[in-house]
Amino acid sequence: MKQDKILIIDMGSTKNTYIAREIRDLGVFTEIHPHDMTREELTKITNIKGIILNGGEHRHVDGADIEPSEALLGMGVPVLSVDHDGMDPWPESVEERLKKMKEFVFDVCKAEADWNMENFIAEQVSQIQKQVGDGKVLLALSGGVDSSVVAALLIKAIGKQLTCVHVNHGLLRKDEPEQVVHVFKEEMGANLVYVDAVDRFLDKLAGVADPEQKRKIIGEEFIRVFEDEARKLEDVDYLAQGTIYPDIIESGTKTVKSVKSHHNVGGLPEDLDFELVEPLKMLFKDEVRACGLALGLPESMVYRQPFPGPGLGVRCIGAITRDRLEAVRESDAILREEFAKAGLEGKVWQYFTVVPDVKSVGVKDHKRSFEWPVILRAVNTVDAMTATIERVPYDVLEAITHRITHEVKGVNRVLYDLTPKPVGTIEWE
Ligand SMILES: Nc1ncnc2c1ncn2[C@@H]1O[C@H](COP(=O)(O)OP(=O)(O)OP(=O)(O)O)[C@@H](O)[C@H]1O
Repeated sequence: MKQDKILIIDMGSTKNTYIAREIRDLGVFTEIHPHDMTREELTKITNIKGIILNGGEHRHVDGADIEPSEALLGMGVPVLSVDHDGMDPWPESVEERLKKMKEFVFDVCKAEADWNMENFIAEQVSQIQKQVGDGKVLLALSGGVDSSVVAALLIKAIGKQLTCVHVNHGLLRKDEPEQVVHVFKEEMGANLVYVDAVDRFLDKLAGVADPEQKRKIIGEEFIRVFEDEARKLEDVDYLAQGTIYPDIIESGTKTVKSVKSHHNVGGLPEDLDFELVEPLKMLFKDEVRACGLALGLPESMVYRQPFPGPGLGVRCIGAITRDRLEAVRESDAILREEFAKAGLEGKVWQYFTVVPDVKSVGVKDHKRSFEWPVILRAVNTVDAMTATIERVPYDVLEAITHRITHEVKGVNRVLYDLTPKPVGTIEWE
């Protein structure tokens, strides 16, 4: 399919992704590239309809003045030069900016508004089929947004040629492994290998209190489990990954070329040398979600809040024990249920519970109790660099406290963490 494109050339701006998003919202596909693109790189991109030179103040990158490459200027397509604070200032008001952009994209470049999810999915299905042929593809499916959308897309494209491996390491949220099995195996008919690795992980983690060490063990053990499963399957040539556009671009520097240093399932031994299939690598996160919905994934999966790689393991502070981990999982489920009831789901960016390894005295069933506290955390952020605290209504906090202290084993106290980032980080470990 012919897909018209506008190239955004990073001339030291911090607003590359911003402009890219705005143009994609007009229905025209955009890609962000560095200022020194070569002729060879340009010939690989088809249907370039126009170029936006997106400059920052004085067009500096890493302390040096920069100019767009001759290859870019010699393309013979319309060029729009914008500076956010400099010579050709970009209009401050959204309406003016959109008007200017629309004129350039549609009147000057004559680009067609053919960027939508339906076309994207059709295009990717055909590209995946072309890349893979009748080969076999392996995917580590966490149940998170990115790998779930990759799975759905690959199932549509190649069906049973895809094998998904879902690892239950015991650190997932309540009902998550069941949802993955239900959606992908039962509803979508996928080839899904469900690995119960709970004992393997929790045994390795027993007695380990240092947060860095915990993360390391979880990461390494995941690779080993995945490797074991990969070796059991025969003739797998391809590894699918949920790489998305923000993983690839780094706005504001000349390094837009650099691909993220870690492969999602990096650390696999060299003899397991797969060719990568990365169908989402040109999508922004909200486009990934739209793609997931268009492919029929449930909203609860597509809009799920961010969840750390090491899962609940970093919310069970210090050395993980099975009973305290259950207290994290059960209290987290209650918090999510009550937030959904109060209309806070989808409004608050991230919310979860933490159970530290301390106990305090309480009274339960007319008897002295000596049990853990559950700490609630609910934060909002735009970029995860800073975060503010959600002002959760008191009656919601009280309802959550009542349920957690009555329903979760081993807990006699509930606290609300009021610390913004900075000074605190979002997660506790
Ligand atoms: N429990 C798991 N089972 C199978 N694969 C997993 C599991 N946890 C992580 N992965 C794989 O590792 C990748 C990176 O995990 P990470 O936790 O960093 O999530 P992510 O980059 O947000 O992606 P996703 O949205 O798919 O979870 C996932 O995309 C998935 O392929």
